[in-house]
Amino acid sequence: MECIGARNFSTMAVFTCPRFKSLGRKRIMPRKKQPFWPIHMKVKCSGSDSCVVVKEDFADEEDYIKAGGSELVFVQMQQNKDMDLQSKLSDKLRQISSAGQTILDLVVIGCGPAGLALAAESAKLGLNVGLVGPDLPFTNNYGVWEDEFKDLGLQACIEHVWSDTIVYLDDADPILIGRAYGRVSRHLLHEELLKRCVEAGVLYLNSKVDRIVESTSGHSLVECEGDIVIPCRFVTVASGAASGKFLQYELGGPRVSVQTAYGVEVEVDNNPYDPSLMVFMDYRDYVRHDAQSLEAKYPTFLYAMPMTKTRVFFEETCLASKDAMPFDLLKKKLMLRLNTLGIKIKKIYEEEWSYIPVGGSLPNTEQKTLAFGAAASMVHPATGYSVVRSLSEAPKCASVLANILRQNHVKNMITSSSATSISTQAWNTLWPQERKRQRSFFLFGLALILQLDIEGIRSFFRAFFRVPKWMWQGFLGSSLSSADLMLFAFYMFIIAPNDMRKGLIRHLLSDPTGATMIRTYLTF
Ligand SMILES: CC(C)=CCC/C(C)=C/C=C/C(C)=C/C=C/C(C)=C/C=C/C=C(C)/C=C/C=C(C)/C=C/C=C(\C)CCC=C(C)C
Repeated sequence: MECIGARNFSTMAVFTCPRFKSLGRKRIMPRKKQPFWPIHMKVKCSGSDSCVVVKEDFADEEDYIKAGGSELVFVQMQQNKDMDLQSKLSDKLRQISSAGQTILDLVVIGCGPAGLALAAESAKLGLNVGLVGPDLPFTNNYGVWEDEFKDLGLQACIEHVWSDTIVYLDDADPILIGRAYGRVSRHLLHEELLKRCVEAGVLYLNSKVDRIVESTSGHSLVECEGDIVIPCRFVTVASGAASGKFLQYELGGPRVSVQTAYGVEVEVDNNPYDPSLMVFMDYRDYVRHDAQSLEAKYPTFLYAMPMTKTRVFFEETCLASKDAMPFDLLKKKLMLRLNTLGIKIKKIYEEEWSYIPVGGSLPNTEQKTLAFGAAASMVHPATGYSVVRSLSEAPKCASVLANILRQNHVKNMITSSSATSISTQAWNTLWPQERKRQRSFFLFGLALILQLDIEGIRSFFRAFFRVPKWMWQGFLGSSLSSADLMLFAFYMFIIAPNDMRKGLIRHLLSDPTGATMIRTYLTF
């Protein structure tokens, strides 16, 4: 084995070996406490982009370590077993193919939050929905603004709430944000979304999709491993940013940048953070003597969730960089920071590696296959957040699909030209011109952030959090209209110090994302 990589299905990332040699994920759950069956998987990578997952079962962690396991092992728990009750798609398909009849309305590829939410919402509206993807648990520790998650009816999935959130930019006054933040229980969220799928009658197939092809009758054929072929009217790819194989993206768009983070949930002594406050960003200087070299290329901040005075989730985060910040450097920065703060780690509960592509092109909206979630470029380019947007847009997207299918529905018959035109209608709902304008603004903001050094970032966020609360909240939640975003830009300009003002204008006039934004704003 040359090196190790891992495919992390729910962070939308494919880790490839040359850069991420030390990547791994380790999460051990006691069998009794969790409704999961632990399965330990070795992920071997031959040095190319394609990683081979070798599954090996061990009785427990000790057994696995004896067998030569290391931190390079990727541990997965297989979901118990709600979806298995629903795993009738292949059986049904066999019946269907022998009877030569039923064609599903929609097949959703991908079992992350976006895929599950879209499948459930579409089935609720009476569509005949199939869901295909590996049956894996969620692995991310999602953080959300409590009010946004409440609005989605998902409050019960939040395992910890902080009544306020704090930002430290330097040693002077910290900024209290005045908004409650929550940590989502990845297990509860997964179970809730699975439950919604089951209740709505989503048919599930635990498999990997090889290809999507168009049949001569205008239907799509989803070809899965094991020679299973699922005919359907619509296919939506929701398998994260690594879905390129099934989708085409616009040519000539901005380069993809990357948000990277390394986190640990730990038991500590000397935690200086108040357990009632979530630390959204701590950009303070932590290694006063040695900061330059590390900070110059990758300014990072600490994101901290103090669960109690002694149990804390710390995550060193690089908001965005052109090239991914190496994970060993992130880890080193985190350890240096904790050390400087006098925090002593007594026990590590779990570690997290997060790699989120941000920015990049939109999907080509003329293709017949649809996309949703990160696959549809729905990750906020300037923050890396996506889960709330996917969950909140799932009902709208489902209702558009249902309406289009109802209007065009002639049972089991669809022509290829009508198939393409109904996909265009669906794409236009997902990416109307207004959304494209907002995104062009976010891409402009992302390009700006990429240019800033640590001092620039501090003064930028000082201005950002001084704009009216509805503006920065709306900016982070993707809920400002394109006109509101212009107002927000002028507001930032007015309150910014002079050198930042100059920087904003220079960026607007010289960066290609400035010209693209102006062009997109002027297109109706
Ligand atoms: C696991 C997972 C999933 C994950 C993990 C990772 C993490 C931890 C993450 C975190 C993150 C965070 C915290 C984030 C945050 C973010 C933020 C806050 C952001 C913000 C941003 C902002 C911006 C971009 C802004 C922008 C602005 C602008 C662009 C402005 C402009 C202005 C102008 C141009 C002016 C004009 C005027 C005249 C012409 C007069």
